[in-house]
Amino acid sequence: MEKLVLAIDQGTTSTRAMLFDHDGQVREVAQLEHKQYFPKAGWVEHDATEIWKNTRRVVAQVLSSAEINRHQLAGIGITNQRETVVVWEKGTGKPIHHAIVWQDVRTEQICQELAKDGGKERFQAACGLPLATYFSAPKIKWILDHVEGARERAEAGELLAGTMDTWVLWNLTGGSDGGVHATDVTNASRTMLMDLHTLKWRDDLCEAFDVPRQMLPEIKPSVGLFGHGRKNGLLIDTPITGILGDQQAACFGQACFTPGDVKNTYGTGCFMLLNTGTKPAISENGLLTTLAYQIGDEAPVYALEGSVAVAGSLVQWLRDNLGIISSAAEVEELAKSVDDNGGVYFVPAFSGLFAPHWRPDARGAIVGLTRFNTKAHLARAVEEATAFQSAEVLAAMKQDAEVELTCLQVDGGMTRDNLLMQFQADILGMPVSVPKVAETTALGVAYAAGLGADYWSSLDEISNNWQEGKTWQPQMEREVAARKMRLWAKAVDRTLDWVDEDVLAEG
Ligand SMILES: Nc1ncnc2c1ncn2[C@@H]1O[C@H](COP(=O)(O)OP(=O)(O)O)[C@@H](O)[C@H]1O
Ligand SMILES: O=P(O)(O)OC[C@H](O)CO
Repeated sequence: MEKLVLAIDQGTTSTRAMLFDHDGQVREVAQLEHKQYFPKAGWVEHDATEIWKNTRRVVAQVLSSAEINRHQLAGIGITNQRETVVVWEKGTGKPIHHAIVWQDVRTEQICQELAKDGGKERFQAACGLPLATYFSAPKIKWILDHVEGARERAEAGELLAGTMDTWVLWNLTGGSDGGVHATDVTNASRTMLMDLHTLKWRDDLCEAFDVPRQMLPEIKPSVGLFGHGRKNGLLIDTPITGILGDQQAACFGQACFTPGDVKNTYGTGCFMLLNTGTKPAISENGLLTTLAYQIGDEAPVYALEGSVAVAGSLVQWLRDNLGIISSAAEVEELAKSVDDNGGVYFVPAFSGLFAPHWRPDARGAIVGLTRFNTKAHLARAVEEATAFQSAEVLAAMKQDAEVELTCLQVDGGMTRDNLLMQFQADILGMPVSVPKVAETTALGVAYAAGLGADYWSSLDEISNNWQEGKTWQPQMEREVAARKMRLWAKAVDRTLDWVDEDVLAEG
């Protein structure tokens, strides 16, 4: 009987279940979107209960479409949108608040208060991250501060907290009937609460963020046994043997196992990771230090990361908020209808600016407009924004570390966009290459789970599965690319210092 690996990919906009075979080929996919809640400007929430329901449905759907049952699963991997947090009742499994999503900026004041004593780099040596609304700890603090009685209940051990991997794992393994409350090192490294070196929760960080230690999950290596499917569930007794945050999973799926390997994923946001080996490197250029993976009790592998908050979500914004296009794929057609951006630059600082700037006071701006411009120029500026932001991150990476790249490995939903990928190659002056299986996030965690279940025996075996798909060669003259980057930098400058007391007073 042929065995397969099941990957559950709990992303920002949807939850997917995918089955992979031993060659790393996709056998079946099922996907469901969940609702995005925007209760106030800058706030983004998900209903964790809806997400768990969707998870169950996509798993059932994928097994039924493939006509297999749990006995054919070698193992299960979970990958997830990172940083997003949910706090729930241990006894009932009910969340006490909507999950607060990584893009949400409501914790700006919490971060500013904490930064008064030592600046936003205050905790960076301990946890690898600057103080920013992006990460989980300020979000947990916000929930405990704002939901009545929550802090007392958390201290009494009645509430559990977790990122989405933890939420899915706990439910998958039994929920209030003894679900496993655990996470992996990559997800824990996004909370601001884990020590970068010991890979344990730090009491001083928990105290700084007022997060009771007892509500946090156990931190485990990314590859290894986390638990088994719940009794009375579809996946009864099936081992969950791998967990990775989604960007780390993409890195694993791209077989970035050697120090110096880099990948860039173009999804809702854009995330570039550089494998830096078994020692954490601290950035001086606005990059995050994060865990890339840990296999069993082997030494952990670290990465430097450049996180860009808004990439594909800007395309969605054109579609949903402006109605200029009716599907994401249409952005390319519209952008192609003009030769260039007509002088328009669009800096999508919707959640402030992440890497390499880390400017929460920035807000989005479209600059360079004249009466000549049309919606096609806007579409082009939307496409180009993602490429410019990725180029800034790569430049920061090159300043921080010896990166000898001859080609950028890419993946994610936006890599379907030829115009964007060509422009990316042009701006970087470097080929850009997508693998044959572009679903590297799900594939990566399938590999992790498969390693944990002895389905694959080594990283070499996984690397051998990697196959090049399509490559875009740079065509733009270098001085043209440099000029465009200078104009982009000028546009970024225009977005800074926007959020002040007046803006806050307007709500
Ligand atoms: N053909 C396309 N051209 C441009 N953007 C696209 C295209 N298809 C999808 N996208 C964008 O890519 C994102 C989805 O990519 P995906 O990797 O599935 O993201 P995530 O895992 O973050 O949900 C969406 O934000 C969408 O707007
Ligand atoms: O779900 P994605 O693909 O948008 O990824 C979100 C990131 O993990 C946020 O850090």
